[in-house]
Amino acid sequence: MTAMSAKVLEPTDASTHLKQPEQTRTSQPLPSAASLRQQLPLMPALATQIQQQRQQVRDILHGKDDRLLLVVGPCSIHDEHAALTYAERLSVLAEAVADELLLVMRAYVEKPRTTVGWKGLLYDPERNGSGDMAQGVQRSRQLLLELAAMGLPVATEALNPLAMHYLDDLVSWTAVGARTTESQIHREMVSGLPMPTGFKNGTDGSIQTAIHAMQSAAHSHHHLGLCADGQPAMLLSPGNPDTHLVLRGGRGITNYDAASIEAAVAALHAAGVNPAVMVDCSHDNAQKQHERQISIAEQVAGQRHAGNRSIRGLMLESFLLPGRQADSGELMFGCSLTDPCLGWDDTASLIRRLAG
Ligand SMILES: O=C[C@H](O)[C@H](O)COP(=O)(O)O
Ligand SMILES: C=C(OP(=O)(O)O)C(=O)O
Repeated sequence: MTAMSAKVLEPTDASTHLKQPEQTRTSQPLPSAASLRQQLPLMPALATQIQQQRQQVRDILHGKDDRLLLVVGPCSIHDEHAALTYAERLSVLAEAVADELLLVMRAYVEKPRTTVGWKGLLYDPERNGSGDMAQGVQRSRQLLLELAAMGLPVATEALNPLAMHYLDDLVSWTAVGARTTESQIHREMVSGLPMPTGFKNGTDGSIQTAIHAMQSAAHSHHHLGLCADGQPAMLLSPGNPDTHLVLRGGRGITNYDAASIEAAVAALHAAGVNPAVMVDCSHDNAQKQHERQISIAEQVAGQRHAGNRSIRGLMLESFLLPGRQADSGELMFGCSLTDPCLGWDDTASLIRRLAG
């Protein structure tokens, strides 16, 4: 031990440290998943619809349905009215292109942050730092129910396993994000989720991280969790056979070009997991320039037409208005507060071209 590090352990320094006022964590009980589901129930007809939509997603991912899966919608939801307005437009378009594309709406109520920032409707619905999560889980579930009632399959990011207890009956496809793909807790969660799930490559661009996640999530796991009534429980998951890779770029390097996708597909084959790939046209692939999503989507669709049928899906970040806005003053209706999005007109014409 050096003289300098020994000094840190001297009693006077330690007692000084102990004199600092201690910060205590506070807690506020939330409704259990069971009670929220009772308050906002999923009716049997909608449950059947969601099961059918999940099956359509599975069929695409396993090559039994030749359509392209398109996960499209806002980076984050901050205003239910804007989300529902977007959904009305998307559901009309979804019907028009249904022979070629299966549209699933991004309705992300949880946002992973690189450091700190607004974490989404579920965590802070009023965006004032109050973190009113009782309201957040209620509004999130209400919104996903309304979207399902419009006939749209819904996508979200499964960020906090506890949050998924409130929502997972309403979701047709989910993502584990680049910041959490390596987490054992998320892999355990996915092994028990009832819907197909995409694992993003890591923020460093590593696809191996996502492949390991697929292998882990395919297995059954004993893990810590909660019963629907909120009681801590040992859960036993069945394993999820419906996972796939999402290529989103990493560390400023893109991975949607033909060589990157071929390398990813070869790695999936080598690992013995489903060689289905979705390309996220946003995030590090678009390098925060939302318009780039258009040419990326067109280029990847071109690779598919040229014969790469392992490309089964695309993801677009899109809202009513293009770009993003700061969360201050009067907000523009339908403009992202997080990552920049394509506007509706560009989104609709891109989707029609992809279907053409
Ligand atoms: O998808 C949205 C963002 O890319 C992700 O939440 C990280 O955002 P941040 O880097 O602004 O925190
Ligand atoms: C946060 C997201 O993506 P990623 O995990 O790829 O950064 C997202 O899709 O909203």
